[in-house]
Amino acid sequence: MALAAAGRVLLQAGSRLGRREVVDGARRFANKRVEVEADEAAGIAVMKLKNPPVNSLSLEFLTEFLISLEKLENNKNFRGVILTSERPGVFSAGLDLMEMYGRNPAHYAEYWRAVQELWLRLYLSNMILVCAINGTSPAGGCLMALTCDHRIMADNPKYTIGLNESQLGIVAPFWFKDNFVNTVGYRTAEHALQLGLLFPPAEALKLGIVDEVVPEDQVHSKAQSVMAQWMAIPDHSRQLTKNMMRKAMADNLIKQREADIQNFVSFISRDSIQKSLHTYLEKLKQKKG
Ligand SMILES: CC/C=C\CC/C=C/CC(=O)SCCNC(=O)CCNC(=O)[C@H](O)C(C)(C)COP(=O)(O)OP(=O)(O)OC[C@H]1O[C@@H](n2cnc3c(N)ncnc32)[C@H](O)[C@@H]1OP(=O)(O)O
Repeated sequence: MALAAAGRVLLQAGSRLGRREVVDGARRFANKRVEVEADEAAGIAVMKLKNPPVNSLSLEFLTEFLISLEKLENNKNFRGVILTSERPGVFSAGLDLMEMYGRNPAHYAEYWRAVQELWLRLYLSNMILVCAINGTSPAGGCLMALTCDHRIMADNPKYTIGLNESQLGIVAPFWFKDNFVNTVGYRTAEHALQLGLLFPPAEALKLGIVDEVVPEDQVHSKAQSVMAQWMAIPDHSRQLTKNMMRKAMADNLIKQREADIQNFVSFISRDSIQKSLHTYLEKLKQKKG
């Protein structure tokens, strides 16, 4: 119910957004921060994250992304979505640090609700989600990938993926942790989460964070062929199985959603946490100079 109501609000906002055109038989919805190439005849859409410079998951990005996803979910012709970055090199830098730094509690609450919504919508999607990870993908970027049914990563040792929250002086919330534990197992997760480890493709493959590593120029063709394989499975049996595997974990967040928001707001508002974020942001700046 809560998801449906949130979706209606997003769709109303969405009707004011977006530009459409037809390219090579595929419809393209181009919002500012998300580009969707939607091939209705094939039943597949490619969603490209396009929030320069590093595809951080800002509130505006989350809103546009959720609107685009909702449009696809509402059209029964679409059965599969490939998630990727419009900027090869960075899949997503994760949650937008500027949404969590120097803002007021009402903003933190609004932001966290949108982050929860992103996870719930992707994790519970009835569509087949294939992630074409064509760049680095820390923290929230990794979480987005973890919601997908199949993950393919570009074989470039410069790219890393994982949940590095600990290194920022913040803590991955329980539902990030649960999604990670269900993917890599308890001991690996315990170790990686405490150290905030980021893994290059070969190691991510060994741990099961990604399902395949392929040469960089083959990520998209591989995503298409994997999608074809998943599309051959009858939707009803695949969807019921997905729901059976995922519902309990999603319900766990749904029933504690408000408490999770309050917890985030009080955690992120602490002076010590704001100081840690400040230090981390300074480090990012210094890296440049
Ligand atoms: C109770 C629960 C409490 C809390 C839970 C909160 C959970 C949070 C989960 C998260 O997702 S936290 C975010 C974690 N993300 C990161 O640690 C990534 C940080 N970024 C990088 O490591 C690098 O930027 C990159 C490897 C992704 C890309 O490197 P490069 O291409 O060299 O770009 P720059 O580093 O020069 O960055 C350009 C520009 O973008 C800013 N920026 C980078 N990441 C973020 C971000 N996540 N949010 C906002 N802004 C970001 C960076 O500061 C630069 O800004 P300038 O103004 O200096 O241009």
